[in-house]
Amino acid sequence: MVKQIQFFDTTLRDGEQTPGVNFNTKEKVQIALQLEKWGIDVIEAGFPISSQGDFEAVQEIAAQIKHATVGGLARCSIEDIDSVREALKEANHKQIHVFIATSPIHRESKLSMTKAEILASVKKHITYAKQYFDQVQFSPEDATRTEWDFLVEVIEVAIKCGATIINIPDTVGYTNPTEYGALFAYLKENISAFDEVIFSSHCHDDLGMATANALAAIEQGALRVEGTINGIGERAGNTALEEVAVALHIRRDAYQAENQIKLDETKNTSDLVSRLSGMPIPRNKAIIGANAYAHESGIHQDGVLKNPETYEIITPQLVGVSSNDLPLGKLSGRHAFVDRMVSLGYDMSDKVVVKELFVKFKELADKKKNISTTDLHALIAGATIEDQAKYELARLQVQYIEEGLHAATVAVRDRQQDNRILLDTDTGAGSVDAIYKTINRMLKLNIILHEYRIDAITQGHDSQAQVHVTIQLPNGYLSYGTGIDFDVLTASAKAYLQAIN
Ligand SMILES: CC(=O)SCCNC(=O)CCNC(=O)[C@H](O)C(C)(C)COP(=O)(O)OP(=O)(O)OC[C@H]1O[C@@H](n2cnc3c(N)ncnc32)[C@H](O)[C@@H]1OP(=O)(O)O
Ligand SMILES: CC(C)C(=O)C(=O)O
Ligand SMILES: [Mg+2]
Repeated sequence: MVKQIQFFDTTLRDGEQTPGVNFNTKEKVQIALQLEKWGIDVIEAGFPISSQGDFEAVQEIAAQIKHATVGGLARCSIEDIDSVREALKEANHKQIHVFIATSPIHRESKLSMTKAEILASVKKHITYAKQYFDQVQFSPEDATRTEWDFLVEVIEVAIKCGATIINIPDTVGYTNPTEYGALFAYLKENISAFDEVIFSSHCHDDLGMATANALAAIEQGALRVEGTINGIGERAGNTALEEVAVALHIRRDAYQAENQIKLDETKNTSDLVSRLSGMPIPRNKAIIGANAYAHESGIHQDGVLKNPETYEIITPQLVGVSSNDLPLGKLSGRHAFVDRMVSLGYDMSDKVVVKELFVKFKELADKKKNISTTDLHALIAGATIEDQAKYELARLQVQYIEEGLHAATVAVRDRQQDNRILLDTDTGAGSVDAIYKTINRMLKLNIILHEYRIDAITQGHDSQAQVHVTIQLPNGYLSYGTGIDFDVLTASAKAYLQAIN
């Protein structure tokens, strides 16, 4: 049977517990409105007792959100519950979330309470909350480190006093999918009212299992999943809700679970939270990382060009990413290279040209991390320049002598003389001057340099340089040359030789 899963977002409460993250009210409202657009069922807007600012943010969200349920967190404390009541006054749909820790370590070290005192506190505070809220959520904090029989006892008291939603927090990210699934199965087996309330999962990512644990809970009867956008939250963060939403969609064969999330708003939602939280998304993050729909290796690119499903289980458009990406790098293959060059408007029908260009591309990719479109244009420009060359630079060495004096040794291949190597050396006032004087001497030319200009044609520390020169030949004609290389001096020599050619 297909079940309906509710999505509960706590980006504004547990997400804001991320060290260094602090949303103001305007930002919280902006996120809440986007969450509503994403199709969220419940927004935990904050912990109103924690500060006046949080109280006001919850109040504002309650006033602005129309369809989703808005919730606030409260300890087992009358003041906390009253604060949530007050903050949620204007909400169309509301719920309160009351929690208390139940594990031995929290009972003894943090709360200094016995089991009996915990049970009495749950009874008192859930009963009180129920007077004001139809929807009362109860969380036994640190449930996964709590004795299972005591957990059943606490939950039964909460349900008896009016709790309608029981959340099972893996507060410290301690459990694993097998164990968390087994815990839900145990609760189903041992709590007679299990099907009369909604059980919910709330996981943390300390051991990197938050999403897997949430999915295990859904398999074992959880009808609500709690988490945050981009998985932000206390310590290693919470279950990333976008991961659960997409996993439920892509593996609906396995989970048989529906939900209201509008997946094509996922990227927008994630981008907004990343921007306002100041938490950049790692490139390899599942679902929304920049590399999630990028393929750089040749065999994968070839497969994706033939049929994207060879290497993509999620279409980028599903989550609101415009397209996949086939970035070119040193591991790319000929198919992707040709595909990109054709998309840039180059004729790649000549197999010999493609072969030569691809060799040059690999040489370039070995030196550069990212090959940009400009690099590819430069590759074609470089190849065109070299094709027309009579004189081709074979080797270049420049040495600093003293007080600005440089010595250059230049080897030039004469392509019209059986590739004979011409070799010469000279000095100049600066490295470029030394190179140009050496070439003049070698080719017995009297050339005047009119203009010399350098442009960085690609970006980053490994950018290529493009040197333009204008020279005046002995017959008075002006000639222009362009040279492209990672090394400015090599580009300078190439430009000069091209002008001579
Ligand atoms: C697992 C979670 O994510 S729980 C939510 C955690 N989030 C936050 O703590 C963020 C907001 N918190 C705050 O602003 C503050 O901690 C406040 C306003 C809630 C409380 O501040 P203070 O009164 O200064 O107390 P402080 O934070 O130092 O200590 C917490 C107190 O609450 C008690 N407490 C903790 N959880 C609960 C609970 N669920 N029910 C009742 N009391 C609780 C502690 O035992 C401690 O009580 P004590 O003062 O008698 O020792
Ligand atoms: C307040 C509770 C649900 C919580 O965030 C946790 O236990 O992680
Ligand atoms: Mg939490």
